[in-house]
Amino acid sequence: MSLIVQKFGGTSVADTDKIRAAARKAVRAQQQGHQVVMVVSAMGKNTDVLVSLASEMSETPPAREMDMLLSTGEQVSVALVAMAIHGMGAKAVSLTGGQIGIRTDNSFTKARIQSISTARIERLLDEGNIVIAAGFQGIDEDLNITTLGRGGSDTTAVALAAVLGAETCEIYTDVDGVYTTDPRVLPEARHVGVISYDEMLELASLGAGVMHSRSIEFAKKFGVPIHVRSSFSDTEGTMIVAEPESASASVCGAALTRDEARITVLGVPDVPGTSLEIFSAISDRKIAVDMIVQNIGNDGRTDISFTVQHSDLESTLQAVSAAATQLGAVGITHDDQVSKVSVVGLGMAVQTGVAHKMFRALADAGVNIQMITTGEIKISVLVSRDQASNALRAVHQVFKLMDQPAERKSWAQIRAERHEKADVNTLVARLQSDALEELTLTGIDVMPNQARVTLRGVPDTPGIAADMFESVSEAGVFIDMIVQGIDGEDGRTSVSMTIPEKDLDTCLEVAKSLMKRHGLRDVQGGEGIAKVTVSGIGLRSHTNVGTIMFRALAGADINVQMINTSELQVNTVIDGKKAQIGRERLSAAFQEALR
Ligand SMILES: Nc1ncnc2c1ncn2[C@@H]1O[C@H](COP(=O)(O)OP(=O)(O)O)[C@@H](O)[C@H]1O
Ligand SMILES: N[C@@H](CC(=O)OP(=O)(O)O)C(=O)O
Repeated sequence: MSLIVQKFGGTSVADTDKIRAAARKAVRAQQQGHQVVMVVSAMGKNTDVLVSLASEMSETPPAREMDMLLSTGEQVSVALVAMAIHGMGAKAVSLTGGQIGIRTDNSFTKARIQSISTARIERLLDEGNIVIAAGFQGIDEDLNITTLGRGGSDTTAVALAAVLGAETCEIYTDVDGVYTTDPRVLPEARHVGVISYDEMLELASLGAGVMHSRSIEFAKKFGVPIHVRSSFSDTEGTMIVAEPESASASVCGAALTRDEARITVLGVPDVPGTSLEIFSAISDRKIAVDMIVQNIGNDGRTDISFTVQHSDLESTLQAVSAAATQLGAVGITHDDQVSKVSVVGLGMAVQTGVAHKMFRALADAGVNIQMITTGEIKISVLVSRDQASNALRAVHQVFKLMDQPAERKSWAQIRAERHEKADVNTLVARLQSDALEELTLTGIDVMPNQARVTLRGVPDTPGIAADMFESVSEAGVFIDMIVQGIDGEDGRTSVSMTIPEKDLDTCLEVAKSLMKRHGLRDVQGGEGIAKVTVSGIGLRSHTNVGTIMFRALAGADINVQMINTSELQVNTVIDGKKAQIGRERLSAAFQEALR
């Protein structure tokens, strides 16, 4: 008999009528011959209510007590759902995370799942029950209640689907699927039929709140098909699977993280180990850092900028100020009025011109770009918060995300094509050997013969980034990594890009003409560098990945010249002569960390 997991978010169980509707969906699925596990979130905005109750009691509530409190929201809804199902004449049993045996680590409020025991659920299912699991919670080794972080019920659902070998994990929510961007922010957003794990992982981690990014890590690792669909209708939603909807589209979606904060540590010594000092202090607090930009400085000093979620700003500033003092940094600045706008698409890994198209659209909309970082399948820009919605609209429009891509496949076509290839044995073996939410590495690679070009003292006005990247692309140079960040010296910015070494002279010539045109301070080029890439699943959400990398490289006296991070890859640019030793040190460091 096939098993399905159905997850109902807070909006889908917001009142007793909605709870009955959710219960009906589960009963109907059971009547159709499935075994059904439901995962349910707290009713409506109940978790927010609990959070504000806690803040009335204390400015800094202990994390353990926070989890004790927040887990109660889900306990209310699972009991009510079970009562509703009983009322419909079917059998149901509700279980808390602890009763199911969802073991987590002890990082209260941000716990990670370590193991799930399936015996009790399987027995209850075999006895004809619908099992209703409380989302977003577990227990640690000492039986303390833990929670997985806001939005974590998706992760509970996909994790249960993985360990139970479910046919599909259905995510019932208040939208009828995944859109090209949040339809509440941009009504012209398009409903997509299919999206790949990698694209959804990046979008979710960059602000698409429809899915919890860690749930997609699980789904990708264990090949769980996710069906995101409406609680209020029976229409087909969106399938999140290994394959993309369109093989030819460069961008599949755009995301906005409205509440970001930028921190810049000014004038730190430009020697190996500096980044380690700063980022290990942050990762100790389990804070995810994004958009790391290190500018090449003067007099052996450099400025390091990065972004964190606004809610992590205070804690990050505390962590960073101790590290900055230790390093003898000149100072720390921050801006809490910024937002991050990103575009994501598997196609951009092989197509050129995506970056300058985005920058041109932003310039035409009068949006100033404060920082830029790129990953293999994403480009993010930091903009002032009051320009965030305009920026999102401009990029959505320029990539024509509201229109169907010319070539696209439906889930039915993809499923038919992949049917013969499905290898059940591989999947089962993987389930047995892979740790649940542990970091998974898939490779460490070196790309030699790269060059870096840095343009310094770039005026912080709209349009210059677009002009730069258009000019370099027009000269036929393929740009790989791009970073732009705040320049500590005078509020101007620095832009660095990596290119193939053979194109360095051409790129420098273009850069010099840009220098004249825009009154830049100077242009620097360096050859003989290499990009070292660590690939895997969960690289950004495991906040210690950067620390492991920086420690390994600093230990070999290797200076990190540029870095970018994503859910799928961490790339560092280092001296090419040290690439091999860097690679070896990284392999050893990660082997140690993964043991
Ligand atoms: N790309 C996107 N596609 C669909 N919805 C999105 C997207 N990005 C953000 N959202 C938002 O996610 C919301 C659903 O998530 P959430 O409110 O957490 O639901 P639930 O309570 O069911 O977990 C939608 O109402 C929508 O506004
Ligand atoms: N109730 C928790 C967990 C959750 O995932 O909720 P929802 O499914 O409504 O996003 C929260 O609000 O964070």
